[in-house]
Amino acid sequence: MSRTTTEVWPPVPTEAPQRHPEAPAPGADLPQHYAYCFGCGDGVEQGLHIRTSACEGVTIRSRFTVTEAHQGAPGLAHGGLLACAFDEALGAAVGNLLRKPAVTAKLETEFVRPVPVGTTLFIDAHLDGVAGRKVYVSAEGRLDAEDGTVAVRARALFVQVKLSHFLENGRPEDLAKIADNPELLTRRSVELNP
Ligand SMILES: CCCCCCCCCCCC(=O)SCCNC(=O)CCNC(=O)[C@H](O)C(C)(C)COP(=O)(O)OP(=O)(O)OC[C@H]1O[C@@H](n2cnc3c(N)ncnc32)[C@H](O)[C@@H]1OP(=O)(O)O
Repeated sequence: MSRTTTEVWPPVPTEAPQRHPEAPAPGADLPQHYAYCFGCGDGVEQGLHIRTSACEGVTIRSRFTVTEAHQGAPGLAHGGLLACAFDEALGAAVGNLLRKPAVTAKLETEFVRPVPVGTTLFIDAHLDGVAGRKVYVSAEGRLDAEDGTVAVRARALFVQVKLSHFLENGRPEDLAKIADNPELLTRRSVELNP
């Protein structure tokens, strides 16, 4: 069986994504979006602590260093955590460049090379197309350098949602913590009603 993904991507006709005029400037470091996010939050000791910056156009770059807490096989990153890292990077591209809240509807990962503990993955995520509320986005993760060997590829469908998605579905005690301490969320505003 061929390892090459052959399906057309995006799988439906799309419009070119438009970088929001108030999207972070190219080169800007992006803040964690939520202190208790497993992907980027400083409040999660064994989390991924992904750091992301904006690039030109509709691309962002994330960096994720694999620690002992992220192992699957001895000394190697767990594939599920790598998928989490890509979910975070892809979501950050959607949220920061389009500035509309969205959630992952579908996520595909392709694991090309093992990723040892201690590796820093350089993940470039790119918006590929928009069709109504649907946003198609893809990413590549390279070993230890911007031009390193590709180890993981991913692509995803995100669906834009209203703020009520989070308010109606989130655990009440966690929403209450946000109400008590809004600093837990990034203060960068997004347009909340697609
Ligand atoms: C600064 C900020 C930084 C922000 C930085 C943020 C980084 C966060 C990164 C982590 C992100 C996450 O993990 S988010 C958490 C994981 N994801 C979730 O919990 C989502 C759970 N799923 C849902 O809540 C729902 O299924 C939704 C919202 C995705 C869709 O439900 P809906 O709103 O009722 O809409 P629905 O009509 O079903 O779907 C809308 C369109 O999408 C299509 N669609 C929906 N799901 C799929 C699918 N799996 N595969 C194909 N297509 C799909 C439908 O066919 C439809 O197409 P058409 O008829 O329009 O053609």
